[in-house]
Amino acid sequence: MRHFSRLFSVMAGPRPVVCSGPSGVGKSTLLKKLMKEYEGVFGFSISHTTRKPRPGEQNGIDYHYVTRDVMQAGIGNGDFIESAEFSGNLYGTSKAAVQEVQSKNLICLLDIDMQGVKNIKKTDLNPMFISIQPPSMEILEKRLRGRKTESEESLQKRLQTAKIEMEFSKEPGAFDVIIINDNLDDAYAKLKDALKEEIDKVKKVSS
Ligand SMILES: Nc1nc2c(ncn2[C@@H]2O[C@H](COP(=O)(O)OP(=O)(O)O)[C@@H](O)[C@H]2O)c(=O)[nH]1
Ligand SMILES: Nc1ncnc2c1ncn2[C@@H]1O[C@H](COP(=O)(O)OP(=O)(O)O)[C@@H](O)[C@H]1O
Repeated sequence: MRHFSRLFSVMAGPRPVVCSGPSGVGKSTLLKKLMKEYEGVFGFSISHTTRKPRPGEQNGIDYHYVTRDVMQAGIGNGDFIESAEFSGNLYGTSKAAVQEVQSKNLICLLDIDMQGVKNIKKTDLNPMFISIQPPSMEILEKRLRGRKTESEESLQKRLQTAKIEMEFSKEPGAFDVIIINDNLDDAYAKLKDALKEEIDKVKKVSS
């Protein structure tokens, strides 16, 4: 059975890519750049969350914004591949979110936290795991403050979690690739390099 489901996930399309790293490190910035440059190659797995949308974020594009009741019912129904509580809110990847991307033969990009990484490893999704890390805690804090999206309480919570996430990324085998997002252009070049083979494969199939 396991063999068949792995075969199915291979047949379902190109290998997905999980991007993880502390809040404020620049995951969204890097992934948005990638999707803009490679339209028709990547598709974003739109997670569900109980957190409120930030100014500029759109329902159904950045996240599916739902209540805790709705999210818990979905989890209970088995609609999610993984879900986790992060900084006081629920987040989760629905099966439908990944299927939507894979059905178009796109490389599915997942932006998930450390708990999500651990749980996805228990599934047969078999993605490439990329960790995005900040040059230092000081710079991470500066970026999070600069984004102006968090209250002081939320910011402190995220920084606490960041320390744990940064320790996890050092565990051998936790990630396939670790990219330090110091200079944005350099980090982006490294990300593209890590994904080059997969990008070429998708381009070949669609050309
Ligand atoms: N496990 C899991 N984590 C998620 C999911 N979607 C987003 N996250 C993570 O939740 C954390 C908070 O995300 P968000 O509230 O958008 O804040 P940001 O990371 O500061 O932009 C980040 O670490 C995301 O990677 C998901 O579906 N599952
Ligand atoms: N290499 C970088 N240098 C300076 N600022 C950056 C860099 N990468 C991202 N940022 C900024 O840091 C903030 C956090 O980035 P964001 O993409 O929202 O992080 P995440 O999605 O990991 O929480 C944003 O204001 C973004 O513009």
